[in-house]
Amino acid sequence: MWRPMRICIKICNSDYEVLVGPMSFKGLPERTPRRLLTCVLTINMAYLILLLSTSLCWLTYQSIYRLFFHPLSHIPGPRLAAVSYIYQFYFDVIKGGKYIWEVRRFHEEYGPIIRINPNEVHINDPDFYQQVYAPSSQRREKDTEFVNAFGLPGSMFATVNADVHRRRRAPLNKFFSKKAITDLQPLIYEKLGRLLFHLEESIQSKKPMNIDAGFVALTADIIHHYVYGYSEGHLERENFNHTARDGINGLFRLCHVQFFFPVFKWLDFLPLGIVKKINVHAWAQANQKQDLYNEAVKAEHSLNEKTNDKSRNIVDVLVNPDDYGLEEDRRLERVRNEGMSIITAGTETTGRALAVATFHIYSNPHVLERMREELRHVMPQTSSQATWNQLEQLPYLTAVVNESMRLATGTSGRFSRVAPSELLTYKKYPIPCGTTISMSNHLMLRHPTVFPDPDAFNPDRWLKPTENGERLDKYLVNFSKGSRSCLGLNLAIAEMFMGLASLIRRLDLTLYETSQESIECGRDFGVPYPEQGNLNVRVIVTGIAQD
Ligand code: HEM
Repeated sequence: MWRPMRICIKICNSDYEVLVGPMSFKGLPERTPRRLLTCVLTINMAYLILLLSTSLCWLTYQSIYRLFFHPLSHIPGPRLAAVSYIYQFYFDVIKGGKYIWEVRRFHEEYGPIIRINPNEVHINDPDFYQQVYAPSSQRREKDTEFVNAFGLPGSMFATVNADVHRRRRAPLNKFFSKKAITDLQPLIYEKLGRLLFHLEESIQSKKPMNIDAGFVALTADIIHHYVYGYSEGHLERENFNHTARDGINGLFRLCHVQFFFPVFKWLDFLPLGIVKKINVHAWAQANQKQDLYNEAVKAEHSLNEKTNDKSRNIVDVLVNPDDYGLEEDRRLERVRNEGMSIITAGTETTGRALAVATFHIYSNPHVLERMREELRHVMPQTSSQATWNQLEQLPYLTAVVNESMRLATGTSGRFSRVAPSELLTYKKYPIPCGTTISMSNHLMLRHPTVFPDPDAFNPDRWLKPTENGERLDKYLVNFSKGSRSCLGLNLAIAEMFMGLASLIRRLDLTLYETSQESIECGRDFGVPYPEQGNLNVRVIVTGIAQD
């Protein structure tokens, strides 16, 4: 028969006494010192030992299996990463979005193919990108745990199965074709006009402006209008309503926590007031979801009123049985999540790329001057508007757009793929069907063999062919490649060309309290974040550029 064990511990300069053992309250000492907290654990020690030893056996068995018998046991990499998620958890959750740098370090140590957790292979070779991110002729699916981390189930982005994904994406493709986006130019210019107007307004006051918030307000107002038929007017609000980004930032900031503990999806079912008390990021996200759910309900109610194709917005298509024949695709939660995924993807990414471009262009006067010289041919006055097509013909502007998108990256996360029925082979390493394979866009776009001096802003690199006569365009993978690549590519590119051309031709500005660190990727939360806080590019608008 055991006696209760008395263990004394010191926490924060206070003494605590813990009694452990198979005891009843009867067995407690009669007198306990006042400052001592007596905690009674009535756990049967035998059960505890049994539990611990079973767990230990299980862990040992699992580690041995993962190291020596798992289908990925031949892939190089650190052993701890092969047997557990500890590395990933520590660097992404505890340290906050830092696993990307460990992965880069592992590549330096173990080579271009590594196993970064028990079930995921990571490759760092730009020439293998198109095999992983392959066209629809080679079936590519997604990793369930990865897509769950973004909390938008049912959206095409989060759809694992390739056939279901194709079915959900097909009706939307026509909205994002080159022709459709060319037709959208009046809307883009109208919103751009609002942005430039407010920037110009600040010339008198010399008030510093958050131009990243301005660009995000621009892209948000455009995409919201395109999906729901009206914009939320972020451009018209104080400081471009930068707090509206809280929902999206919240969604990204939670992605690693969600990967390990996908509990946040349950927050959708709780009243908003309670969610706010639990987690403010989750609340901001839930709040936005609630608004978009109401939009889906409205679209469903007005289904029969919109018979003409021209009057239909994207949300009207999402609830329409002619476009989405299956009821499960028209469920309002799915429509809400699809809307949220398009709004999210269409807002931050392009807004950030425009802000990063502004930082580099205005920090490099020779780049600014060269752009203006070229732009004068198609925009003779500072207020002229050139078409997207005219702007795309300008080689230097194209080079600046490419270089800005390369350095802005877009998505820094490991947006993995799964080849369910194809055995891929990287060099001498076969990768079994069904493996989660990832490649980080951030590492691809800064790969020194393709982009020498990768951190430097150098638009000229896009003007010269490489040694074997190729242009670099095929390595510009910021929109990903293949069947699951970016739906909004044409919209993003049009916004980049039109936005930069209009700003550069029209306004003189200087950067204000904005350094390289404010825009560099320090942390990966699916999209790049600087080491501290959110991306932040501040400027003072000093005047109108000369004609
Ligand atoms: C510079 C701007 C942008 C960048 C760098 C970018 C990047 C990407 C990338 C890398 C993916 C693939 C994600 C994956 O592998 O799962 C993606 C998907 C997606 N993007 Fe973009 N994006 C941009 C702008 C936009 C815009 C303006 C829209 C507006 C519609 C948009 C909508 C989407 C959607 C809906 C998907 C999911 C597509 C699918 O799963 O089939 N993106 N984007």
